[in-house]
Formats: sequence, C-alpha cells, structure tokens
Amino acid sequence: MDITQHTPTVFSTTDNKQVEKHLSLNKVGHALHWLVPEFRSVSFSDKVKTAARQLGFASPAVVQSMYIFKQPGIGGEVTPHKDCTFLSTEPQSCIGLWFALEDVTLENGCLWYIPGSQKTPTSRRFIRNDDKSGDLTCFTAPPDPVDAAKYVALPVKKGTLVLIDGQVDHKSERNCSPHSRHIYTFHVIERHNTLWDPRNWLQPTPAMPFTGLYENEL
Ligand SMILES: O=C(O)CCC(=O)C(=O)O
Ligand SMILES: [Fe+2]
Repeated sequence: MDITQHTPTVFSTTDNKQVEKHLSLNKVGHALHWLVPEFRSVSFSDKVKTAARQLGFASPAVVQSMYIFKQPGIGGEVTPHKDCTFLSTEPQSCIGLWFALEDVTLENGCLWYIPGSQKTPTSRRFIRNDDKSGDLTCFTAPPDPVDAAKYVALPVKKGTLVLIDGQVDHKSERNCSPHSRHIYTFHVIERHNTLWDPRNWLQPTPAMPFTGLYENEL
C-alpha cells in the first residue's frame, strides 16, 4: 500500500495539531517481513540468520513485524511491556530485532528498558477474547508493578540493531520533538521443543503462516 498516492488529507489530532494523512500514521504491521520485498530482504538476510544462530536458535520463525513512525510532535508512547505478553511460547523464546532507521534520542522517543528484568517472568498475556460480546482481544491481568526509576534510556544511532529479550521490560515515550523516530522491528520465536500459546492474539493461518527464518531464501 502506498498511501502517498492518496490525496493528502488534513486530520485533527488529539493535540489539535493538523497534519497530512501520511504524517499521521502511527505504525504499520504486522506482516511487512513477508509481504513487502524491502522488509523481507532485511528480515531474511544472511546477517539476521547469522545473528539468530549466534543467539542459539535451532528453528526460528518470524511471527510478526512493525514499522513505527513516532511522528514529530505527535508520536505516541509505547506503554511498558514485555514482548512475551503478546508473543508467548512455553518455554519463553521471543527475541525482538529492532532497527533504528533514524537517530534515536531522548527527545524523539528512544527505547527505555530495565536491566535484568528479563529474569522476572510475567503471567500477563494479551489474548483473543473468549467473550464474543466484548473486545476481540484483552489482557489476562493488569500490568505487573515495576519500579519506574529502574528504567534506563537507550539512545542509538541510525543503523543500530537492538536485540530485545522477550522478557525484558521496555517502553518508549511520546515524541514531542520536531524529529521523527522511524524504526523497523520484528519478532522471532523458537519452534524447536516449544509450544506457541494457543491463546496468543496472533495465530498462524494457511495464508500467513509463521515463516521459518533459516528455510526462507531471498
Ligand atoms: O519502538 C518502540 O517504541 C517499541 C517497540 C517494541 O516494543 C518492540 O519492538 O518490541
Ligand atoms: Fe516490545
């Protein structure tokens, strides 16, 4: 989809600022790694496969991907979470590969994380809601209490790859600066000797299976 081909439209945002449609996008997901050749070639590149081997993955699959724009002035926060809340396996195995496509600073909404927090498991899950009369998805529990003072900022230069342990607490703030913060991120899980949680909000389908990282050549 090339939204720049659409007639630019002016939107009001919650801050009562007006921006063109293509500058108001928050994120695009969740199958860029498969459907968009440019993202596919990065996600299934030899460098990524080598990184996965070095991390000890035996049979990794890419389960989802996102482009997050964090637009100047209006880019929203990403609230504190562990990725395993959304992409749970038993045992946990998720790793995020987060690529800075621009310089990422304190001002434009860098990642923050709590060192060591990957050692504290969570039972909080984001699942498909069995109650069909309500929302399609829901959390199984409120956020776990964490000491907000323990968050450490992670400003990085354009081109940096950040590996995010699926159990580490992380977040990012709003972007109130005049500079965008574009990133590409995708998540890999281990299939060997693990079980994908059947309650996860995201489930593979015949049309969109979880794609094996090592098996897929460019
Ligand atoms: O880019 C961000 O602000 C958060 C991204 C994230 O949570 C992730 O890649 O797991
Ligand atoms: Fe995350």
